[in-house]
Amino acid sequence: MDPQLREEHRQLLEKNQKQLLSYGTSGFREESKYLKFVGWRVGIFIGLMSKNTKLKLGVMITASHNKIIDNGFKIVPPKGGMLSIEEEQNIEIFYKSDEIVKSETLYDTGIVYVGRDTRPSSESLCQIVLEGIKEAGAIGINLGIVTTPQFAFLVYATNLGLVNQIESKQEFFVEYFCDIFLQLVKSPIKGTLVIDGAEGVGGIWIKQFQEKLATVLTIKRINYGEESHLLNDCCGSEFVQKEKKLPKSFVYDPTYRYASLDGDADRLVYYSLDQNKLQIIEGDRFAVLFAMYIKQQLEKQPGLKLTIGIIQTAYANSASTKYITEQLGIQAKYAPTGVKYLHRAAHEFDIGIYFEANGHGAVIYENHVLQKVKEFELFELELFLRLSNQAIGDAITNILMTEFLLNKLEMNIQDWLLIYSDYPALSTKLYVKNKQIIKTNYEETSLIEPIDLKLKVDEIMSKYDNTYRTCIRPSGTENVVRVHSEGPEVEIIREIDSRINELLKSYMEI
Ligand SMILES: CC(=O)N[C@H]1[C@@H](OP(=O)(O)O)O[C@H](CO)[C@@H](O)[C@@H]1O
Repeated sequence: MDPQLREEHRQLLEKNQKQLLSYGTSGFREESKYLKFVGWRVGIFIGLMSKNTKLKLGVMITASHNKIIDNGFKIVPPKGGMLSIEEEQNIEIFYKSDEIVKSETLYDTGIVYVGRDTRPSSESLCQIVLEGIKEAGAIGINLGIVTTPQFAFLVYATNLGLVNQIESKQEFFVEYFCDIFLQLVKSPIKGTLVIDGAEGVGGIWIKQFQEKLATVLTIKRINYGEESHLLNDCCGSEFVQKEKKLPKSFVYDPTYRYASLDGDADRLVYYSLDQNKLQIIEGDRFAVLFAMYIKQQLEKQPGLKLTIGIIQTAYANSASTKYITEQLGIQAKYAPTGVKYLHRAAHEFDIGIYFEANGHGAVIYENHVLQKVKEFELFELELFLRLSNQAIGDAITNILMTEFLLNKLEMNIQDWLLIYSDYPALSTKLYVKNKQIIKTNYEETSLIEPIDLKLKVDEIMSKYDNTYRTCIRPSGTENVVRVHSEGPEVEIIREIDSRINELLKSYMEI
């Protein structure tokens, strides 16, 4: 199978003038027709990895917020989180190389779980990955249709021994987090939470949370996957956050709170409609809300010394960073786009809170934290921390943490929006053929190459004072260059955005 698939892949790439794929922002991601061979190699690689470590690993098949024709592979290590940089490089080298399956591995067998989203291509790609795993002599176990964070949590939980035979216990994820939520929230939360499921897998799994939490939280589902061919189409968090529009099936009611998930339920935004104005709660505000509460709880026990840090990206609104550092007195750090970078950076703190502006994030903590928090009798904080999916940023568990906090702090969405005021910002994207020529600094806040393009960008920006900023970077998930501009005046930001886009159009191959 390998030589035949490899040749097919080579010809397909050649015909469409594409290069070999790389393990990007969140794994391999491309139009699904390019992914058969990649899936096969990923299966073999992960199969071998599990046979060399005796740990259970995972491959999630999803392209999250991307178009329905795209798909991808996200590798889930034994404890959730991300592969190391070295492992990422190795998997990329393995996919590109002619290396055949090595028969000698440290152990005779290994186990790899495979999960998938609702895309039409996901099922056949799942079969290909399973065949690759078998080729490596490992056991592939199909977990079926699950959200990415649910999948990562199940892999993590089974490696920790919290649950066995996860192939028939996908709902362990629901039970585990509902149980904690019901310990935290004893009486009904006012109002109704409307959850837009992006017509994807999150919308399907939310049903179980809706049923299990019915006594304390009223959930209404919209775009919950009945029209799966419309995945991410005019709905979901990416649509709401990037297009700044309400999702389809939106119905206004002043007593409702609104939340949108993305296609594989790892991102979350909340929003409100106030006098016909859509106001969006992006990732930065979740970080602020969670940090405020954690800090407030820790202050009850001055003897308890734990470090807290917040990790953001160049897309974070500068007003949030200012609030975090100046008002909350918490350290804020920038990492490159992609939760793999944020998740790693968050481990530098005892409690690390990371969020991308698009609503992908988590509160993660080191092993000793729960024990310490218990010793100091901060039982509510302990439950709150346990509510955060430790395997990966999770839209559904982040909803539970948010609902608990808004209720406890007696805050509504307007109160949350009033904590600080965002600077106006604008994000656009330009489809290009050669995004790789763009290089930025590590934090992705400034362009480094091509030098002549950088000089032209600097020239444009020199016309504005330094309260304005723009960042230009190649996407890791789409064939686009992203432009993000921020500053005090909306009109000026639009002007900056259009000038930068014009410049890029004249410079790049479109
Ligand atoms: C600006 C933006 O939202 N970028 C997203 C997007 O990455 P890009 O590399 O920008 O395409 O998809 C990633 C995976 O979901 C997500 O981690 C990231 O935040």
